[in-house]
Amino acid sequence: MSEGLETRLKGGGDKWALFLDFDGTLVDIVERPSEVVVDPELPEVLARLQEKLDGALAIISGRPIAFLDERLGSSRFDSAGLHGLEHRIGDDLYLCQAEDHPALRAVVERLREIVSAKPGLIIEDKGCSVALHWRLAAHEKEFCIATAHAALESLGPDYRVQFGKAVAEILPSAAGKGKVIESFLHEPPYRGRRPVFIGDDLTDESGFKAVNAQGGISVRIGLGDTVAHQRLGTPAELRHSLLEWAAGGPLPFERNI
Ligand SMILES: O=P(O)(O)OC[C@H]1O[C@H](O[C@H]2O[C@H](CO)[C@@H](O)[C@H](O)[C@H]2O)[C@H](O)[C@@H](O)[C@@H]1O
Repeated sequence: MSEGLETRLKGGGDKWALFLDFDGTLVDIVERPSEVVVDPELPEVLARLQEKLDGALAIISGRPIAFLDERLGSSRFDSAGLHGLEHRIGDDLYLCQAEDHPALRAVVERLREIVSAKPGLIIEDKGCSVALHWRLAAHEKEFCIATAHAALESLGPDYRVQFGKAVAEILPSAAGKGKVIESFLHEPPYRGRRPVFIGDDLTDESGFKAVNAQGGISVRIGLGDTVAHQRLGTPAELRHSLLEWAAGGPLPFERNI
């Protein structure tokens, strides 16, 4: 048994830290990144859970923190954005600066030119990373994968490609959800709590590994190979479970770890 797990099982084991992915987990997947819709009840449910967990609730997303704030309203939840390149715990905010990534900026411009001749492909420029989406042009999947790998060659080892749902994203190699969840767990109010991480995608797998190693609970939404220990069918099911938990119900996930 790991030291972390042993400590948590001996004391304070019922204190949870909740980490939630955004796209495909809290909100349904839609055709275009800009069209994502937040259920009107969700921010209030998250705020109630945040209170119940003494503040230990964070959104762990590939989106920029500014986007999460805009969609989730004024609550300003603790967050990790851009797969962990940005973070905010309380008033402690670190944002990634696009101007620190000049080589990537050049790649974004090249990708825009390439994609302008390919209807249906979408470039999502997130400043310190760029995503190439093919959800509206599934036949271009192989082209997008090859294009992302070619772009990576010009950037070198400081960057990597992260695949997701109908998307290839080029981002700094240092980014990773597992690492950022581990770093949150060293800080109050997360320190000493057992982590729960809920996600749906390849980018969430490192987060599942991190919470598994801490004796936490990992939940994957939907199908697909995963190291998560539990599954839920859809974001709507998750929202319902979170609503019940916030309303005073028990932890909605099995504790069979
Ligand atoms: O870490 P997440 O919060 O899950 O974000 C992962 C990526 O999600 C978004 O793309 C995905 O959702 C889009 C909207 O439903 C969908 O159109 C796209 O096909 C999916 O890949 C987002 O656009 C990316 O920036 C995030 O990295």
